[in-house]
Amino acid sequence: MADSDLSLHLLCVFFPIFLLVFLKLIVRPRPVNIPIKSRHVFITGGSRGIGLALARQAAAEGARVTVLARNLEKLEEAKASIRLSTGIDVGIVSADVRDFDAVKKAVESAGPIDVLVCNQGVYASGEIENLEVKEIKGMIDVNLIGSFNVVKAVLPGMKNRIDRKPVSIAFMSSQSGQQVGIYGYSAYAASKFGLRGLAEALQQEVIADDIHVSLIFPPDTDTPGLEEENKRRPPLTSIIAASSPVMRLDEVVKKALNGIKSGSFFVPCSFKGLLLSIETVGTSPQRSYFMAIVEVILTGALRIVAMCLQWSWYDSIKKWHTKRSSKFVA
Ligand SMILES: NC(=O)C1=CN([C@@H]2O[C@H](COP(=O)(O)OP(=O)(O)OC[C@H]3O[C@@H](n4cnc5c(N)ncnc54)[C@H](OP(=O)(O)O)[C@@H]3O)[C@@H](O)[C@H]2O)C=CC1
Ligand SMILES: CCCCCCCCCCCCCCCC(=O)[C@@H](N)CO
Repeated sequence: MADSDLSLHLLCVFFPIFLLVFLKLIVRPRPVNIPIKSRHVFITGGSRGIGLALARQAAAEGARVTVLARNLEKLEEAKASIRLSTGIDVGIVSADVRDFDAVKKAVESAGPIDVLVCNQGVYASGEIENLEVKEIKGMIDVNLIGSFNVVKAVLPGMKNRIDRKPVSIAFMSSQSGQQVGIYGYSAYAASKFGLRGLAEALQQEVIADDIHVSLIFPPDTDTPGLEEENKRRPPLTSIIAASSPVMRLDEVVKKALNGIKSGSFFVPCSFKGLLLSIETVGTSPQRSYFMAIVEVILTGALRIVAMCLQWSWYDSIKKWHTKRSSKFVA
């Protein structure tokens, strides 16, 4: 065999091994497992939808659960429904996440927290000119500033916790928060993009306290909130969002809770969500060296897939406007 062939063969054999060993050495933070059995799981927005389903599943897995929302009656109903399905009593606290003092009081009344899920969220889709300023402000205030309020209220207790087991802070983002700008989701995506910046900075600030951060990215999920949103959603938003099929609530909850327990920073909920997570990974933390290899190898090719998606989305927009005979420049 010629020398050049031999060196090519050696490269093909040893490069992947070198890459695997190198990535195993450099992935940070290190992998971690977050136990939830007999630990306190605090879920905001837990009176319905994803939050309620998450609370039910965590309770069924032996966690002590507290749910926070504004409407006390809905919270009581949520408590009753969890007791009916699991026989377990969860704690309920009423507060508006936009009110830091109310959140602080609610967190103090709930006691030390081991797993925080900032799940609350409001969303109104529509072209910017059709969104009210108060709706835009509301999404930023509830989804982003509200999460800052909850984290600020919970963090001191987490840092001074007695049992030094690993704890978690998770944010319920969205696929539209994964650097995917979508027609009609300008304000909503801005609020969810903000969660990524918060989560990445927070992870560096709290890793020394064995606190681990997760960002959960569901696609459209079958909840009362989605039902409400669909009543006014622009058709183009539905066309583009349909690139990632609607998921069942229980599937999203299973992926979300497993992601939190495994300390994953990105928690995609579907295969397309996994592809999106790889394509948009940027400089986000990756604890799994296997996923790090996948990211290194696939990101380039997935960029082509993303550009094909963009092509199809702009083609849909063009067709939509052409049908309405307005001028269109792509
Ligand atoms: N459903 C979907 O298609 C998707 C949802 N998501 C995200 O998942 C999360 C949950 O969504 P979903 O279950 O559909 O939402 P729902 O509208 O079904 O429930 C929202 C929950 O948040 C609470 N909430 C709303 N505003 C506030 C506030 N200001 N302070 C405290 N609690 C509040 C609500 O209770 P109350 O009104 O009583 O306060 C309720 O418990 C959101 O962050 C959403 O962005 C992400 C991707 C897809
Ligand atoms: C490179 C590979 C890409 C793979 C496909 C990516 C498709 C992206 C579609 C984004 C869908 C956004 C749904 C938002 C759901 C939501 O948050 C609302 N229901 C409000 O809660």
